[in-house]
Amino acid sequence: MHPDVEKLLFSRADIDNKVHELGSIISRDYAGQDLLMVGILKGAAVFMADLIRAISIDVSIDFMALSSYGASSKSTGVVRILKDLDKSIQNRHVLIVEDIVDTGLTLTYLLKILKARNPAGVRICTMLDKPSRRKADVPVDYNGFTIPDHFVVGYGLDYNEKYRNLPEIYVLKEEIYRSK
Ligand SMILES: O=P(O)(O)OC[C@H]1O[C@H](OP(=O)(O)OP(=O)(O)O)[C@H](O)[C@@H]1O
Ligand SMILES: Nc1nc2[nH]cnc2c(=O)[nH]1
Repeated sequence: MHPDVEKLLFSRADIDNKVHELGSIISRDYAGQDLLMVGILKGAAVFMADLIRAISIDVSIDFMALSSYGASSKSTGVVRILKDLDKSIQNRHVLIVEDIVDTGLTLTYLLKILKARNPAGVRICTMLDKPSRRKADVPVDYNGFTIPDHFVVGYGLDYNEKYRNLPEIYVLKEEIYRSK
């Protein structure tokens, strides 16, 4: 285990099983539809790469990169689009892919932006859901695991851009993020 982590939360096998379960459900739900999966950089990149390979129907992919906007953004959830979608989503079925939903502010804002572009529908798929810290009620359609209020890293999730490469999901030692 990495010396900065407290404990293992989800192993490779836990993650693989869950990704395949989600992939089957999504493939069934979107059968016969024009599905566009949108990964939110950078955290969701690893989950996205696994999830699309667990999807058995035709699917297109794109990515967005968002950045918190100014000092007040932590409470308002206002985000700036650093990288937008390549094409119009009008009349398409959009599935947003996230690594974690925490306060829900980021997704609430993003949902508003994407719905204004007149897609056929927008749903949310997240690997992790941390409902205890929710500030905005965001509709999570597909969830991998619900977790308690711990700071987790690995499988794409970072702390100060570190630990994204860890293949499993861990709780970070408190002393690591308290010391900064
Ligand atoms: O529900 P919220 O409280 O809004 O938090 C969730 C957001 O925070 C994380 O992204 P982050 O801004 O850390 O960027 P990253 O994906 O590049 O690590 C995560 O990927 C979500 O996008
Ligand atoms: N890496 C990481 N990012 C988050 N953003 C919101 N909660 C978390 C978390 O537990 N870990």
